[in-house]
Amino acid sequence: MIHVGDKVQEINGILVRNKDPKEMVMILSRLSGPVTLKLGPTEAGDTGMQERSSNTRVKALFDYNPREDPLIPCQDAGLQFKKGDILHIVSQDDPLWWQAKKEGDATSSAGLIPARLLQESPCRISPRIKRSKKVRKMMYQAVQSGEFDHGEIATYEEVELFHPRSGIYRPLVLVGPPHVGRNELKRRLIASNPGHFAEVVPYTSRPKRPFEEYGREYNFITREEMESGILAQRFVEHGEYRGNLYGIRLDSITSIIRAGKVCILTPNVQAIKAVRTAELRPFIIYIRPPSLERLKDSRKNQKAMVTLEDGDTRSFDDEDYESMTILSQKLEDTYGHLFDKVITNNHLPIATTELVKIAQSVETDPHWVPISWLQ
Ligand SMILES: Nc1ncnc2c1ncn2[C@@H]1O[C@H](COP(=O)(O)OP(=O)(O)OP(=O)(O)O)[C@@H](O)[C@H]1O
Repeated sequence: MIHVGDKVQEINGILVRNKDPKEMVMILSRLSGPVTLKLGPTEAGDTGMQERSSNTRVKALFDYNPREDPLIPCQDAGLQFKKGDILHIVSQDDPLWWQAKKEGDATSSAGLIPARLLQESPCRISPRIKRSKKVRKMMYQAVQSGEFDHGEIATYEEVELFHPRSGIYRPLVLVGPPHVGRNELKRRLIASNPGHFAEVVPYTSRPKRPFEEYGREYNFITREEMESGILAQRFVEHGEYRGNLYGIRLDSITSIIRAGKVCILTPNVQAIKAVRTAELRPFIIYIRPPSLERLKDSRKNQKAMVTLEDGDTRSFDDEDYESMTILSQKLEDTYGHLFDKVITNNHLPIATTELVKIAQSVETDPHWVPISWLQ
């Protein structure tokens, strides 16, 4: 927060506001030990700070602890944050170190955070590159000449507050490891207000079974129709199981939105990128399994069943619980920055209440969304 033109007001508590710089140097030269300077902006009336601050807000897509960052020029001046935190960027004057505050935390003072370019630099990506002064100098030069490829590395996402409008509802997307309970929670949410929430009917090339109805369990179409739809990118998600294709079509989602209902989706986590668009503006909720012990107990008590792709069911086994736990950690590491909320699905009624509350809040409260969705 120091800027060219700021004036020294105090040195170790001694008022020096209107003193000649030479006198200040004299005072400084007489001091030993730590020196604390109190600075103020040049303009009277303290408006300088306001004028300098920017309105940029970003969502952090990684965890950052200045105490573990050997590159930061001053660890005490760093701002610690977690993946998903919204940061108010106060200054981007320095190409490598931005100044930011935590959004919504009035007590948080501005601190240094690595700028996007620094975070995407080879020093960060490859820990083997020695973090020497020479490397830092090279980085500065590369940053200034724009040499870094900063395409795919998750650093910060610029966000803006989205104010919901009545009648146009954001789809709720429940993701998580297979069998964690996304469909169970979806069913319970829809049952809480059946006229308001709706689910999409998937498409399949599998032949209809006698007890099934067209457009109820699935929309049954031919394999050729499905393949041409996939090629034309009409599906946000598709996959093959036992020789049959299954998938969710984009127009199934948009028609629910146009009908003024809240669309609830439970796609594979890999489909997040296909649904996280300005057109759909989804709200993504990650369903996390509880601890391995609680997972086993709760599912055994409930006599839980694994549902297979084609609708058949089977019992859970120990491998299901273990792979769910391991996969959940991997999914959070890979996609965690895209989740708007996380629900731990331990006790079903509690998880359902939490989901109902989140659904209400998405309809009524402003939430941060990528700025590109609002432009
Ligand atoms: N919190 C819970 N406690 C006990 N049982 C649960 C809980 N949540 C879900 N279940 C049960 O676990 C089983 C699997 O749940 P569900 O089919 O909803 O999972 P899913 O995430 O939709 O899985 P899939 O990847 O197969 O679509 C169901 O029998 C469901 O009733």
